[in-house]
Amino acid sequence: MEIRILQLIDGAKKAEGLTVIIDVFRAFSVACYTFGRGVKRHIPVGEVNFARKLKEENNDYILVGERNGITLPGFDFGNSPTQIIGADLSDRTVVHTTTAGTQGIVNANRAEEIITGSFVNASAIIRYIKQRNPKIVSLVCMGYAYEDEAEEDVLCAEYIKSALEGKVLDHNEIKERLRQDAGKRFFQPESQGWAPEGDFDLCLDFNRFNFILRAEKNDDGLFYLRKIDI
Ligand SMILES: O=C(O)[C@H](CS(=O)(=O)O)OP(=O)(O)O
Repeated sequence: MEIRILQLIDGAKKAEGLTVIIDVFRAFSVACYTFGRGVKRHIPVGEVNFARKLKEENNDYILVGERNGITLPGFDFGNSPTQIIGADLSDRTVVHTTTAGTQGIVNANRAEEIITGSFVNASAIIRYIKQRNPKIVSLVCMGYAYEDEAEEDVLCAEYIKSALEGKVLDHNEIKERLRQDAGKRFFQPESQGWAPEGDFDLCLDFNRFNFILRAEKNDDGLFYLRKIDI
């Protein structure tokens, strides 16, 4: 098995084989939490206007998303697990658009198969990759604002790669490292409305979920995330 670590949108476009689009803070942690809250369908989209159009056509859809971290006007929820964990999403359809994470899914055109990547379901991802045993695994780190590499996504890629190679990295070490650096933004008073402190712990609740999320393109041209218990 050849394991490649790629970066940002360019990396998503180059990804081949079984492709894991990683966004720890916060898109694909949030996606797992929506399934934890009973969502029926989760549609990741690139464009904000397109998300709004889907809502116009389907009044019962729930809009989740942000740009540059900040909740979009008119959206039901921000890209925040703290907000999602208190929501009842039973049998609802969520449309999710984010600055970095969801862009990776819609740009991974060369991937054989796309799954999402985060620490909250990392063990399930590792088990799934082992089961599938593909020739190529692409681990794509979507980064900060999809312009700069993000420490949390790189650590998640290294965590998955190391585990596939037989070595489990220490959860507490990763968490403390992120608390001192990339995760500091969740502890700033001015960002509590859209990136609250609770998001840090919820995004770093290792292996809380025993499923992977597979992005499958439907006949209508949209991607849907399908939950597969592993
Ligand atoms: O909502 C987030 O935390 C980020 C904002 S940004 O990309 O870092 O500007 O979005 P995401 O797409 O989840 O990385």
